[in-house]
Amino acid sequence: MTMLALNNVSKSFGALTVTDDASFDVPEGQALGIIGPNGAGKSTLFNLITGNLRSDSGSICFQGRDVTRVSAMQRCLTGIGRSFQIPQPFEKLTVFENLLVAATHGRNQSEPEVRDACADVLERTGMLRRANTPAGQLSLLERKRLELARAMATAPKLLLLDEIAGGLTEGECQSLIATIRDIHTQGVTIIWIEHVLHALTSVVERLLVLDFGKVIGIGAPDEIMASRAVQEIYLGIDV
Ligand SMILES: Nc1ncnc2c1ncn2[C@@H]1O[C@H](COP(=O)(O)OP(=O)(O)OP(=O)(O)O)[C@@H](O)[C@H]1O
Repeated sequence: MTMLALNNVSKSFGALTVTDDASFDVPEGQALGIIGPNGAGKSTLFNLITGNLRSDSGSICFQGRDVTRVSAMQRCLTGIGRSFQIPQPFEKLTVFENLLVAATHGRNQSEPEVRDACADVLERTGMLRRANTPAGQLSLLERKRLELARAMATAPKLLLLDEIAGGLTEGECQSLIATIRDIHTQGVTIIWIEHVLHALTSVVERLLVLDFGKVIGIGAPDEIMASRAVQEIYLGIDV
């Protein structure tokens, strides 16, 4: 089954076309990586998928249903979860309380109904021992894990990760990769924007390249990384 399908989606901010006739599918259970230079339109693409932005034209289907005009809240309730490039947890709330907020709003359920699920998410994201720590006291890696956990607390079928590995040391990055790989292995479909390429290619089955809002390649990671388009445009190498 196709989890997500974009058909000829475009978005402009004034004269600047940031998403240019984008079309691609993500099958259920797949992990797709998105790469591209700064300003290529990667986060905008996420905002269009989540409903934080409305497209100017084209359609977006989630599990076979056209969600192009559906609100961000409704898209979250139907199973599209995301992390943000800059984590903004409730700093004074504990890790567990942050998850309760995400889960009650993201699932439209009461606190008692989501408590067990939140405890499960703490475990799956490696944050169990930090459950009672205020978010403002976490290390960078733990903030990234909390961002992942807040997205997971909404029970996503499709998880969008926006540069979640940025700024981590190599060891921290490897431990986060292991967590994301586990989540993927447990059946969550993932789209992951990342500049840390080795992190991406160690998890995803397909890579999509964006440049000036256009999808200029999609395919197996080794084919995409070896392609002329990526070497010229993304890596800036003359070939
Ligand atoms: N709300 C907005 N209004 C006007 N321009 C915007 C808006 N959001 C994004 N842009 C512009 O759209 C372009 C694409 O931005 P976007 O954040 O999607 O790129 P990106 O590929 O995610 O970049 P990065 O890798 O640096 O995070 C940029 O030129 C940006 O300045």
